[in-house]
Amino acid sequence: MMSSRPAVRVRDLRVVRGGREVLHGLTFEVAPGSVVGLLGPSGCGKTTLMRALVGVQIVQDGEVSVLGEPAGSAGLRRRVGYATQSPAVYADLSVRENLRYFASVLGAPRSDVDRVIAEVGLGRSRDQIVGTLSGGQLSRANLAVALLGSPELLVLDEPTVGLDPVLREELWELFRELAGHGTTLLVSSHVMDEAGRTDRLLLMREGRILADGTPESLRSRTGARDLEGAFLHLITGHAASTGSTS
Ligand SMILES: Nc1ncnc2c1ncn2[C@@H]1O[C@H](COP(=O)(O)OP(=O)(O)OP(=O)(O)O)[C@@H](O)[C@H]1O
Repeated sequence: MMSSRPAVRVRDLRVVRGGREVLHGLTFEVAPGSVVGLLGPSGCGKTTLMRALVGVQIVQDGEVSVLGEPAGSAGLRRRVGYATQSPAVYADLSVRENLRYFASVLGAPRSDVDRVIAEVGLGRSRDQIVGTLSGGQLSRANLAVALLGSPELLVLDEPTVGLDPVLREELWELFRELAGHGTTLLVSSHVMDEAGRTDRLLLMREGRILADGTPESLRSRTGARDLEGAFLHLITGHAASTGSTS
């Protein structure tokens, strides 16, 4: 039976980076087994929020709990998968050697290695040295590491950057399949057609959540034909109401 406890619970989260407050009191919850898209202009705080969720970001104030535990707790290490924007895999090892290494560090079953390689579509490159992979292959190798151990929460920072439409489609099918089995996914993206595949969107701007809802509700709320139009409407409307020019 699926628990009704939120997979992620954030209350009044404030983060300062480089002497400047970059998250200004975020509050939201994420239901288990949902796919939540995190969107917003460059620098609005998406990565900082993800870092807070996986417990690698010092937070000034507020509460961040993940799967019922404070973010960053030792008990969450194997229950949360995180793929950063810059790949964390070793360039001088093959795809498979990298995954074997990370599987042993995480205590994930050895059988996971071939499973995650297949899930990200790198079967034919499994023995290729990571330093010789294309950009798209490299980001998929990085994603594969996050899938080891079948974590209950996946935090993915722009996992489809540099991928062609066919590969993006395949990865989104994988995300939906994982969510169908109860995994919760928080995925940041700049690509609007991807935003439409989520259950819910959090639109951020300048360290705040500007809008929160299903893709359909954001479209109908703004009267826009597509999500791109809806975001533009929300962002320009916000800028007009706050007098912001950036
Ligand atoms: N290491 C750092 N030191 C100081 N400030 C930082 C640091 N990293 C990020 N920032 C600042 O924090 C703010 C939020 O950055 P963040 O990387 O979270 O944004 P983002 O929405 O993920 O951007 P992008 O879409 O470009 O990845 C920005 O103003 C950025 O300049």
